[in-house]
Amino acid sequence: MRPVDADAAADCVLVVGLTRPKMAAALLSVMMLSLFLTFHVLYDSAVYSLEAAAAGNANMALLTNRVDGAVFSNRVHFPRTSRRLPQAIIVGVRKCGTRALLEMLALHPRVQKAAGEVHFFDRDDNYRRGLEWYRRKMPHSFRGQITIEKSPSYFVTPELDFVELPRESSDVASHPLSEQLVAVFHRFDQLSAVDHEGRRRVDKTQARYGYRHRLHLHKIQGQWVTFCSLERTLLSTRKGVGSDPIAVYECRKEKLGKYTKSVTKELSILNHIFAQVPERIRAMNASVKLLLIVREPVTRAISDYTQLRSHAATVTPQQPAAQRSFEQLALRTDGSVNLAYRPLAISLYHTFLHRWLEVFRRPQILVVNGDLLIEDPVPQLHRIEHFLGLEPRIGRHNFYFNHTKGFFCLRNETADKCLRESKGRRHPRVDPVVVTKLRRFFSEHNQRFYDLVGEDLGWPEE
Ligand SMILES: Nc1ncnc2c1ncn2[C@@H]1O[C@H](COP(=O)(O)OS(=O)(=O)O)[C@@H](OP(=O)(O)O)[C@H]1O
Repeated sequence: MRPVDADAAADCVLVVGLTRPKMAAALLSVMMLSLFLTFHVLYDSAVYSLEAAAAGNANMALLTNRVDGAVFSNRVHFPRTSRRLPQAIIVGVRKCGTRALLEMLALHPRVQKAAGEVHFFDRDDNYRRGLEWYRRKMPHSFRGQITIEKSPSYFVTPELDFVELPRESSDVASHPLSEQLVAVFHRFDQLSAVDHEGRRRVDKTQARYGYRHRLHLHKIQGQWVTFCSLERTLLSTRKGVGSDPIAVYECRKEKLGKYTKSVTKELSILNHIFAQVPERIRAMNASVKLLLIVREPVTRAISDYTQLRSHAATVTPQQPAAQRSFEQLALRTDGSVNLAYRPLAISLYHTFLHRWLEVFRRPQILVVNGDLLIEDPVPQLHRIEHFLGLEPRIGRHNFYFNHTKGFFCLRNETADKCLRESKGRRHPRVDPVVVTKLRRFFSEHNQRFYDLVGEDLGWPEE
């Protein structure tokens, strides 16, 4: 037998030298290590299956439960998720059910919604913060999920506020583009003065409609810019659209185009101003999917009025404006429709849709009927799921009718939820004669909207 040498003796000392507590500690460490490894493997595979399910695989029902934390609260987020720029945006229209639509879509396991309204593309101060700022406003999502946000003012920005002021062009404020705009109009005026064709037309118009060359100042996003009054005269007499802001703009474009071929640059400036929000969205993602939810325009205007009145009553309860009726605001004292009243101007959907169709292809925009979404959400949601390339997952099991609220509320495997009180307010009674008058007024505009979207939404004409 080989004698125990020094090294072997050392081994022996090592083994023998281990005290019981040391042995226990070593064993514990080994156990902890294996436990950690086991959990890690299990955890990884759980996350993997969650990801796979979120991307539309089987086992959705099981996973919906967990991911639905994010349906009703966006705070929980899993590893392997990240904040992504939206692939779909609800661009408007305000008071048409944009919140309901977003919440309903978020019932789908492959949809993640931004919590609030982000107003990235319509507010210059936000836009200047850059896409990274915008991305950080988005929820965490898995690869394969769709991120979606809603900011209803995207659809109508910039709004034209038709307040007329007398001639003082010195009042034109410091809008970054107002100088260019004024230059465009000046140029038009010069051109029409010298251009033979233009001159003749202006003269003819002047004779027929009593046109006087006069500048009006109009507000674009709170800044003053000039428009000449010719279009107004033309429009109110020929097309009967009064002070329809975009029609004025279109008419201006049309006239510029007719009178001279040398104004392409100026036209592109105008397009740039009016289509700025859609252009910014396209710059982020040219294949983004846009959802436009609309309601019967007079109902929408009354809903808008109800909201504004409710806000005004909270902020300035003493102000008489808070007590003015819808009828007083919607009609002028001579009985004509007051398009300067914002809730009515916003209901002229076609005037805004033009801008979007200049930038996006029609199939990229889905028009959702907000009245039908209130009545029966599921068929509308199936249409939207199809549009977004999602498998149909939202069904009748996700809704129940709340008789006290008078609206459908949402349900998933873990929670029930109705929209806040500010959604589904009781509207004031509006004189039916006024409703009829407004509906008649809107019918021509609705027709123009139907023509643009290629679908008749069947809104009442009186
Ligand atoms: N399920 C459900 N529950 C409650 N409310 C619902 C629902 N579906 C659609 N709506 C309608 O949504 C209208 C509010 O629209 P918005 O969310 O676009 O308003 S806002 O612009 O964001 O303020 C809101 O308008 P009002 O009824 O005038 O309050 C509702 O009619």
